Amino acid sequence: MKITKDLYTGSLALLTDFYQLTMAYAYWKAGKGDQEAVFNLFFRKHPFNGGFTVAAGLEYVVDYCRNFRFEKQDIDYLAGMKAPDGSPQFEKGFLDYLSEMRFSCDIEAVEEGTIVFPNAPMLRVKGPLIQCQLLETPLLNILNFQTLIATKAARITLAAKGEPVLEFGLRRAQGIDGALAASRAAFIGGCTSTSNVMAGRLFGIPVSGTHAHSWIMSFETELEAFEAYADAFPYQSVFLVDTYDTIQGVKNAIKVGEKLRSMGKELIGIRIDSGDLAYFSNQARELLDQAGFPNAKIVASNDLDEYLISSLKTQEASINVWGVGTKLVTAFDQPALGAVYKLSGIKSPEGEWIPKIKVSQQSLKINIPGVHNVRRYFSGGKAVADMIYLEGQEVDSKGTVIIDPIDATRRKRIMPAFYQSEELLKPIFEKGKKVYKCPDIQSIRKRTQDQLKTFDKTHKRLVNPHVYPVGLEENLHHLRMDLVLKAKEIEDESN
Ligand SMILES: Nc1ncnc2c1ncn2[C@@H]1O[C@H](COP(=O)(O)OP(=O)(O)OP(=O)(O)O)[C@@H](O)[C@H]1O
Ligand SMILES: O=P(O)(O)OC[C@H]1O[C@H](OP(=O)(O)OP(=O)(O)O)[C@H](O)[C@@H]1O
Ligand SMILES: O=C(O)c1cccnc1
Ligand SMILES: [Mg+2]
Repeated sequence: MKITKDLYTGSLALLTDFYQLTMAYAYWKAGKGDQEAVFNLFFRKHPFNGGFTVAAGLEYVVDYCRNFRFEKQDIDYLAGMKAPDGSPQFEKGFLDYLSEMRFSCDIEAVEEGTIVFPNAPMLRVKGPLIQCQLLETPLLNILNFQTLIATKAARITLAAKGEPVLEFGLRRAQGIDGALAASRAAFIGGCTSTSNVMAGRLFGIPVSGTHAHSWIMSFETELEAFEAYADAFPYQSVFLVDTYDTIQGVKNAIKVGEKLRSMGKELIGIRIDSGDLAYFSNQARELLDQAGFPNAKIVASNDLDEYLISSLKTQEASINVWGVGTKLVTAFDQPALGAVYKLSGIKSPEGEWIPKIKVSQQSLKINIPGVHNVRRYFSGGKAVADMIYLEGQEVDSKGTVIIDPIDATRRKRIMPAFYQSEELLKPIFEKGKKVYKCPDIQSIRKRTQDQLKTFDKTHKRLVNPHVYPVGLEENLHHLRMDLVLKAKEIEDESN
């Protein structure tokens, strides 16, 4: 197989779990394949013990759904699958159904760069049961990862307090596709640029970088190496100063900086990649300032994450630019978001939505039934609460109460007259037709920044953040409780 050619071209319809296909087949056999269903995609806990999550990956979802069809090579593969008795796994009629299937669902979703919270749907799929079911795995695959990395990047860039964060992760990312998706999500979360040139070309992310120790080591002396680099890049000279002796490295950078200045050019900065970054950055700052280079930037890298960046800030390190790789693109301290995709309603033959509930031993895992949306309320430009409500349910001027989906004693009164509001789920596809224009990546990144500003800083702190209120609108809460009690009664009767 030619990885670069075969893996990313052609249909991605088989990028799903086998059980989605077996269920699809069984739905088809049971004559339920085209029955309408509604599924919601949501997560139950913020990643990194944080207080917020940044949604990312929708553009991939849009692309996936637009191209969601079974091509001849997919059907041929499925036709060759055998059941344990040697007979074909799937009947020809089902394979014909798949090859004629055209994406026809409604999709509503939060836009990329939206700040999202546990239990509230990030995306909703309404459509034929078979299509909804087959989409579960790819949608989770896409949104879980990009949302996780965008959130990590937002945490890291918040810790850097507005200073540039350069994403350096490609070499240690989770494979080729993981690296590309991570670079995209990291930029959405707030990184300034990527070192991944292919991500630059594919997504329009700014590309930047310095140079490695190998460059220095290939010369007789460090000074020669800096001079040769300045010669090649007179306007972009950032010298890595720690190959031999960091202090001497800074002095050599200053020498070349003076030479550049005599030619009317400026030293852009230095990079430190080892040792005590607080100590060496402060020493370097002093030397650079004394030598007349107060504007030369100090870039730091080496196993950085949001905690180390915060610590270096507290230590008053003189670092202006942060290079972050491994811990960002691998989401080092939490490798998966854990979003799920759950059925919450099915349409009866009479065209009525029947809300569905899965009763779990853990109340945390009881889903939210029905066809619902999320409304964010604002007061004075600040987000105050998110309300999950049944679509079509009006909230009149008397207001309503929102009730925490896990702990019903936690409630908040909503008085719409005093608040502004926004519906978070936006139409993306209607009956399979795209009705949403994906913004360019710069606008998505800006959206993240703007959205973060609407949340109080107590929700954004890295450790033990204050919990933002998200609740079920009263009527939805009661519907859910009734369904749970009914399901339990049935369970008790049958025991
Ligand atoms: N002032 C500081 N406070 C807290 N952590 C720091 C500070 N300076 C550096 N670190 C971190 O300490 C670790 C030091 O890494 P390590 O022990 O591998 O040494 P190194 O300096 O990278 O060595 P090498 O010369 O082999 O590259 C890194 O994770 C780095 O980010
Ligand atoms: O530490 P990270 O957050 O992953 O950031 C990327 C790291 O990758 C490079 O080191 P590497 O050891 O690969 O090569 P170099 O130091 O020789 O450039 C770079 O110097 C950083 O230390
Ligand atoms: O450009 C850099 O300095 C860079 C790129 C990738 C990894 N580490 C550093
Ligand atoms: Mg290193």
